[in-house]
Amino acid sequence: MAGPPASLSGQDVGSFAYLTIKDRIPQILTKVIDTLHRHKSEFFEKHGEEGMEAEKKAISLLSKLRNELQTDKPIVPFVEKFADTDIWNQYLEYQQSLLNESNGKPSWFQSPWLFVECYMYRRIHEAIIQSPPIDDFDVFKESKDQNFFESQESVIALCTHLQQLTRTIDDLEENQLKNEFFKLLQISLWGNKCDLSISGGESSSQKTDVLNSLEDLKPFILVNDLEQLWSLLSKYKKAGGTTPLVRVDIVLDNSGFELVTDLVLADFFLSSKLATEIHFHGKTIPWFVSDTTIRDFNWLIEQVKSCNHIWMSKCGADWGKYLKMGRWIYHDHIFWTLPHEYCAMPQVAPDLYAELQKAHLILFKGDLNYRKLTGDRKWEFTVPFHQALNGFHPAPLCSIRTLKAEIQVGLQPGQGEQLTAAEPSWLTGGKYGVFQFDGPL
Ligand SMILES: O=P(O)(O)OC[C@H]1O[C@](O)(CO)[C@@H](O)[C@@H]1O
Ligand SMILES: [Mn+2]
Repeated sequence: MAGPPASLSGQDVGSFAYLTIKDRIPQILTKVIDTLHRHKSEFFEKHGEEGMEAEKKAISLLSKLRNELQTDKPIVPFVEKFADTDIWNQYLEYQQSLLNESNGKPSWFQSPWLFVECYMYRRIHEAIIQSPPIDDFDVFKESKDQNFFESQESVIALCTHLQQLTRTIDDLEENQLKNEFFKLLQISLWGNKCDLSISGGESSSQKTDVLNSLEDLKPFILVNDLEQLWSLLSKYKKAGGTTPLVRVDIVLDNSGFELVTDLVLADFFLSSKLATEIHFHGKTIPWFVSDTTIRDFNWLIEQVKSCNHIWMSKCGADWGKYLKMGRWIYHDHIFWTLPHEYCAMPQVAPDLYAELQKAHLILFKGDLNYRKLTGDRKWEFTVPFHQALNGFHPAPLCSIRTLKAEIQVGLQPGQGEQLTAAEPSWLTGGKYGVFQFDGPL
């Protein structure tokens, strides 16, 4: 049998991968440098001269990185010792070995896009950890927080909806409950439009009322496996306690508004008794601009809790309690910020794979997770999702993703071609979305 297809790459001039490496990534790097500049006086107040020196050092490392990228230099190994340095450098050697026949060196435009894009964020982190005492500065924190504040009205609407729903949840008929479940899943899907890396780090908050737009957005869901999710979870609920622990894992994506939609969904899982335990998975380092770290997760819950709005603060208080009681559990693992596709998880991170195997359902949020699930490869649009997962089946899983990269599988024959003819940017504009399920029911 033929192996999986080639990786998306900057080699394909004019592709989204190419344009990302050429334009979007340097733009993000420039923004990071600017952010450090703007915090100069803060570093001085906190650390004196040493803080100023550290800022200079980080900026010079980042400027060097931008130059390497823009002149398509070879990818160089990491030097600073960190938890994942050896794995990263081994992966770099592996990429080198793939090129050995042609005697080339992996470079920015010649290597797989997934690899170089992850590498760029890891190099930003290296520049920061090499610059103590500002080595725990999150260069993206400001924009993540801004995204949350700018979405305030939508957050209030969502929290109010959730609180009204949970007050009467036990009286709902099965069909009504299913309807509400589907609504919150769709909100979590469209919440994924708001990532900050696709917009080159520019603000991309939620300003419209998603709750009232769900019907209008339905035609843009290209694969809709929501029924499978319902069958799977309602089966446990109907069995009435024969499966006393029902665990749902959410592999988080972006902080800000998207994280609120995920927490609202996670709250609903518990209140509806469709699940008894929610496990969140976040990033250990700042990643793809807007991804959630433990600091973002705690910060956001604290913000929701201390807000001057009765239903919003009630949500925050409930979420704090879930965490205290262990009904919500937050995990992070270095694997999520490695460049590997997920089918490599059993070898690279067997502990994480074993953890995911305990779930009854795993939700993977966002575009980058989709790229890693499918290996970021040039699959035909009609290839089944199961096949593109390439052996990654820890538990029943579902990708909840708006399309922001030139990859999509599991479509009907002709569907992709029709979309291409009607709307050339359908794969990358974040306008379309999928709920794509894999696993036994
Ligand atoms: O936050 P998400 O949905 O994973 O998206 C991150 C985005 O960054 C990109 O890699 C572009 O830089 C897109 O391919 C991807 O959609
Ligand atoms: Mn993201």
